[in-house]
Amino acid sequence: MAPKTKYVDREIPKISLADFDNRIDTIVQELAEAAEKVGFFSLVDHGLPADQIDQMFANSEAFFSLPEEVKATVPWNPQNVGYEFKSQIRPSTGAADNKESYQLQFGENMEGLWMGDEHLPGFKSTSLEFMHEVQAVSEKLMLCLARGLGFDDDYFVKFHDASKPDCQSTMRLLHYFATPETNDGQVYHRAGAHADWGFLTLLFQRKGQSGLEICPGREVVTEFGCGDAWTKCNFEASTDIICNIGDLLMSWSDDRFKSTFHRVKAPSEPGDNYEERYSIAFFNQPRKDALIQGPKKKYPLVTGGEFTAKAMKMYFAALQSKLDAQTPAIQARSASVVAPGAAAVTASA
Ligand SMILES: O=C(O)CCC(=O)C(=O)O
Ligand SMILES: [Fe+2]
Repeated sequence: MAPKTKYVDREIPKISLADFDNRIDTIVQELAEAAEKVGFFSLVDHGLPADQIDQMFANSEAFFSLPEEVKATVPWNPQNVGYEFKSQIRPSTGAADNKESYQLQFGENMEGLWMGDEHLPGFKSTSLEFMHEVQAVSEKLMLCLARGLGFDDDYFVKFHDASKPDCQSTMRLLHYFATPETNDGQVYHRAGAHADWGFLTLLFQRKGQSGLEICPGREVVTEFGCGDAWTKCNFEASTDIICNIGDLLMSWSDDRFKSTFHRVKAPSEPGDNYEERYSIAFFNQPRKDALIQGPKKKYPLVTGGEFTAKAMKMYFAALQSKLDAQTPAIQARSASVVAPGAAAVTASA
């Protein structure tokens, strides 16, 4: 029996982008406060229409319903694109998430990895259209976050330019499998506890498919410490976008904005969602030549490429130490493990 989860109520701020140009000073303030205190916020009035979000979810479900051998024609690779099936192991759990996912980018890394129209008519064009819409919302947030930190308005936007071929921002379509409600002795991890290593994540979920939980309490980006009390990340409508600060922005803000641990809970207690869950995460990640350093220069200057390589190295080191502590059979699987995508790690959770 899994131990009972300790929950605390925390408010996840709701931020409206309505009347953006006139309300920008208020939005900057609200965003900065949410980023400092919780690292998560729910975005409303962002202009992305419900039917376009529904259409992208329908697209995602259609992709995951394709035969395995068709999905296998667009396999995941270390550029962090493509399809994986039950192969992402989080250092916090040492076991694969019970899910499948398909990662999409704007640029050159997608060569040969788009699912073709012969299998899924319009998939590529609909996905790209949606990604550009989410990018536009992200750019509004980037402008506000830059102002909040005292940078020029275009400071973050230029380092995440989706029209450049080396853009690394990634949209991940996720499908978590239904979990047996009777205890068969196995833990069915969905997304084990982690922090995202990118800049800013925008997450779309479906009403009734709950499971996202957060665990604030991290003080510095170089450490994984967080508390043990979780908060359910509830949302009101399928149009709400749950946003969270990633490690990159935590470091870029000299630890002022917090990259918070979160998970999609492995269902184990009454009230948990055992049904399948679809979600869509959009990870804003810097171009490789972005120059990253906070206004107070707390951490040395690094490029976007170096930051990502370092995050991967930390991930694999934490994963290896978790696997070393497990049985030889599990250690053997580490050789073929999928890299974290945009998800950094926790040694403590
Ligand atoms: O599926 C979700 O709701 C969250 C996924 C997530 O946190 C991640 O992929 O980094
Ligand atoms: Fe995440």
